[in-house]
Amino acid sequence: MNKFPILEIFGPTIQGEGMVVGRKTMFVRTAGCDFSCAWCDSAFTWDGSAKEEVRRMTAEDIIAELQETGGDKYDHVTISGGNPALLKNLQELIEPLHEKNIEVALETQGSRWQEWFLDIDDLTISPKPPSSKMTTNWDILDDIIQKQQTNGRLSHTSLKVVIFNDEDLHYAEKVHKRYANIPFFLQVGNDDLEEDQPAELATNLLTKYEWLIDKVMESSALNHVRVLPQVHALLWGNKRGV
Ligand SMILES: C[S@@+](CC[C@H](N)C(=O)[O-])C[C@H]1O[C@@H](n2cnc3c(N)ncnc32)[C@H](O)[C@@H]1O
Ligand SMILES: Nc1nc2[nH]cc(C(=O)O)c2c(=O)[nH]1
Ligand code: SF4
Ligand SMILES: [Mg+2]
Repeated sequence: MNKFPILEIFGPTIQGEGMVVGRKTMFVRTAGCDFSCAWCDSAFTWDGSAKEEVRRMTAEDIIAELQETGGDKYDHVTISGGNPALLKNLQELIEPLHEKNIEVALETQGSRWQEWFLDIDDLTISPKPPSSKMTTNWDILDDIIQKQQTNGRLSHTSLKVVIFNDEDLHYAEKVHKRYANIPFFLQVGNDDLEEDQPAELATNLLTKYEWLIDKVMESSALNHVRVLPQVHALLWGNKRGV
């Protein structure tokens, strides 16, 4: 059995972002990322600060811990990271979850594709705008979308771009135009990752949400879109494991 590097297993909570926002779900967070976004809210998955917390777990270990933590109070698991798409063989986790009638979602940035993407019920691809300081490999992104389409998986796929500024909005317009048939989400960027008072953060994020809504309302290139905050950040701030 393969072992996967795992940093967190938590829930049930709500999916705070994107295509299934509000959905009751468990989270499995993998360690390691091929990116290093300037504003990553989960930098502990790749910057070494939590490396002693990483556990190497088989799919069986992960499912046992989901069971211990969530009992029978969930039927949806979200795999995030880090970049879980770095891991080959995640079908070893997805298949037994499906056998238990548990749906599986994935959060990834669109820098890698794996065959097991075709088994994901809610696939969120989140290409990174200029403020992240990362560059988008359009050939790889095209290929991922193409594979999802060819295999009839577009109804299980969405795009989500985090927005911090006007340049990011321009990038979002470009992404939406390129993949016009994929459900498209714009997400408020959290630039206040050190704030430990949830109420302070919420006030700040709501101001940014209103700014983002105003901008999107003005853009004729962003009509068939949804604009969302990170609901979990509004409620619980920058806390881990929620
Ligand atoms: C931590 S990432 C992990 C999955 C994958 N590496 C990715 O980026 O899609 C999960 C989601 O959080 C978003 N995110 C990360 N930092 C953020 C921030 N400061 N504000 C808003 N969203 C953020 C990412 O864009 C991504 O959509
Ligand atoms: N509640 C909650 N919703 C989330 N949606 C995406 C998350 C992530 O870190 O990938 C996340 C998270 O960490 N918590
Ligand atoms: S791709 Fe995701 S996990 Fe990796 S650095 Fe960027 S936001 Fe963080
Ligand atoms: Mg998060």
